[in-house]
Amino acid sequence: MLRLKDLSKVYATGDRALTDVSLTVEPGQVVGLIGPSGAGKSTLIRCINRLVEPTSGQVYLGDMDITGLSRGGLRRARRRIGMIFQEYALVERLTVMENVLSGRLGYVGFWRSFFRKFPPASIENAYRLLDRVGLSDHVNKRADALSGGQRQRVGIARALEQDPDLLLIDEPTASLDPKTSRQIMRLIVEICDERGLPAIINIHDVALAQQFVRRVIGLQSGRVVFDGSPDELTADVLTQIYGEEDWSATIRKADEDGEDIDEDADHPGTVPVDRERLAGLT
Ligand SMILES: Nc1ncnc2c1ncn2[C@@H]1O[C@H](COP(=O)(O)OP(=O)(O)OP(=O)(O)O)[C@@H](O)[C@H]1O
Repeated sequence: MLRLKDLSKVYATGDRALTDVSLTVEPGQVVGLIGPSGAGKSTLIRCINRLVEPTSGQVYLGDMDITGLSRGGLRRARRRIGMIFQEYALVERLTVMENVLSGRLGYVGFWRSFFRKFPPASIENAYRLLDRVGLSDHVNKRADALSGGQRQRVGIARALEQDPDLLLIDEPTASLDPKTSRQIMRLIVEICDERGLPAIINIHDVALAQQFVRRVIGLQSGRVVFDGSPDELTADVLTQIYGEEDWSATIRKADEDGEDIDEDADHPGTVPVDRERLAGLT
């Protein structure tokens, strides 16, 4: 379980990015973090593993206070926090398998990692994960020979190879087409459900978030202004988060992408979008 208590961040420039953010993410729960550009979404995600140092407040992962850890303790804690990125952050010249195994680098000693000698159990686990994300046939391909969707699947498998207690996911579908985006979101939600993994996904695409996650948190100027189910994202709430103009554009996009929404409706990890309600809001 992840718990944030009164988390605030003021950058050295004086920019206040987060103000008193408190929230809890339960095991297996995937939270869609939405909000306009500059709302503080990336800052929030990066404060959790202290890539950005919070100015005040606490981050607890289970019983561990991440904000109170020394440098060594933080390095160990970060092993248990998987990150998935918009641009995948793969090593292009390495194979799919090598990229997945790089998720173990925080665990193996220097020489083992230098020679990329991984324990057999890690390799077996990587095969299992590649099978789970649908890449069994691509194990020995170089990362630069993969499509965007396949690269993101490698990114997911690499994060899982860390055996994480938490996933932090930054715009995982921003570089993908709508159909691939849905496949990736579905995969993430299913995997978190299977493994009881809490996750926060920074996501610009509100319709996509509504379709796949059961809880949405809306940030506005560094404050949580909405925390609820996708069904509760009314016109007023969306306007409060985004302002009229940005919000309208988001809803139109949802309608354009709506064609095969129904094919996902029966899927256990998905939340069907109420298309009538969305249409009524434009
Ligand atoms: N390194 C930094 N130094 C100073 N100010 C920063 C820094 N990073 C972010 N900010 C400021 O903090 C605020 C929140 O930015 P942040 O990138 O977290 O928002 P965001 O919601 O992720 O935006 P986007 O959706 O565009 O990525 C903004 O006002 C931004 O200008």
